[in-house]
Amino acid sequence: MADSDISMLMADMTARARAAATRLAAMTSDQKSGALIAAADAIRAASDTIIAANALDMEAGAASGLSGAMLDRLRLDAGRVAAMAAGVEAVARLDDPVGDTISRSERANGLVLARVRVPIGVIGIIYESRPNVTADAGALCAMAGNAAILRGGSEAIRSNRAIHAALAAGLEAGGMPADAVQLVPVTDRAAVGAMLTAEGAIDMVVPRGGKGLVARVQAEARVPVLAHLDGLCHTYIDRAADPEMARALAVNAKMRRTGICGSTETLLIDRGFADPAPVLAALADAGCELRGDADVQAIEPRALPAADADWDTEYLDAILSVKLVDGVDVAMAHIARHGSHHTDAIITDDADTAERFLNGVDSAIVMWNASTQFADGGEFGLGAEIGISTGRLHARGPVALEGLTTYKWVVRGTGQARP
Ligand SMILES: NC(=O)C1=CN([C@@H]2O[C@H](COP(=O)(O)OP(=O)(O)OC[C@H]3O[C@@H](n4cnc5c(N)ncnc54)[C@H](OP(=O)(O)O)[C@@H]3O)[C@@H](O)[C@H]2O)C=CC1
Ligand SMILES: N[C@@H](CCC(=O)OP(=O)(O)O)C(=O)O
Repeated sequence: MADSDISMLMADMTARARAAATRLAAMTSDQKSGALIAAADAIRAASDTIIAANALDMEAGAASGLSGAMLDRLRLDAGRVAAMAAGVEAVARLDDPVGDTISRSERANGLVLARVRVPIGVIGIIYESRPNVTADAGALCAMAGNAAILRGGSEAIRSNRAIHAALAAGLEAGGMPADAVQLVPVTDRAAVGAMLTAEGAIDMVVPRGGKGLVARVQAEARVPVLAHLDGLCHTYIDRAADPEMARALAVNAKMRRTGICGSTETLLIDRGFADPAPVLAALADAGCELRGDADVQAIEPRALPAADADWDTEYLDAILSVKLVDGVDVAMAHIARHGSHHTDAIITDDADTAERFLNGVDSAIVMWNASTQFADGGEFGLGAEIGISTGRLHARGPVALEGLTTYKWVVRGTGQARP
């Protein structure tokens, strides 16, 4: 599509989204829930169509050489479509934050001040080729009273179109504006540029992806951004770690699902930790390629030499860089230099060291004696997630309904004039 046509398409979509957002903001919680339940039914009813569209994406993905992990992320079957519909229903059952009073105070002059949650407005989401995000993100935005413009990964375009068609039809049948959730129907990356620069037309953009997307966002974004970027996550095994816990968590943090953003990419091991060999052996036995320096190779002979670039690499695969460090402060300095502010964990039985790490590491999620793979809205009890916010504003970590709202001050007086 020509860039001028993309501009016109995006201008039309954003105008329709704004109109929908105005109507959504006035809907009650029950009305929004009802529409989402209708959307879940519509997704279930369209299961065969969605799976057929996905088969075409899978065929094209395999032909273009997508990795096994990428194909697994793209793949839908009856179970996954059913899970997607159930996810939309789960969002419908969440408590609606819109209208909640965050704080209330009364001034000496009698003015009563309240901060009340409101929708953000029009939210643009750019995400990877994972089709279930179309349903999750659309449902979360709508339940929080926002209109969504979704731009999924190009490899998933046919699946996304099919899911979106069902979702939008279901929402409309359930009484929500059809434009509450729109999908960018083309794969041209110019649409991403148009979203990033749509000041006034889009209120917030969520970029969910890796380095290529980061670079573009940094260069072009003029719309407020809630970054959901790469997960270069660390697990640090402290000298006071329980050896069995260290082994089990290191394997889980890397190998449970290697392709997700919460997977550990670098293992830091305190030189004072007595038992590193079983940890590294367990990882290698589980099929993980280890990369480390000579010290690491001396402990685990299957480890390959690490290059400088390894400390800055998000593998999203069964590969782990491993470094020996002199204590928690050096570990924290390494994370500050090489991490991506996503999720970092310490394994230790020493509560003081743990607190030092939890306070000192500046990431959206910091963990003590837990696997970084728990970085997930569902696992945090939020029902679903847009993703993991790695930015600093205004929500960090798993973003769900509350992260998709802002607030306004409501001031109630009895005729006060300012002296
Ligand atoms: N923090 C979080 O919540 C999450 C983070 N991630 C991160 O995403 C990455 C993995 O996904 P991956 O498939 O590599 O994601 P990509 O960054 O390649 O793709 C994500 C989206 O961004 C688009 N995109 C990428 N580069 C550009 C560009 N230069 N201009 C315009 N659009 C662009 C893609 O479009 P196109 O299809 O055209 O390439 C796609 O829609 C990992 O780094 C992972 O950590 C993943 C999920 C959640
Ligand atoms: N937070 C989700 C994973 C999100 C994610 O990383 O997605 P992807 O990069 O598409 O595999 C989970 O833990 O299942």
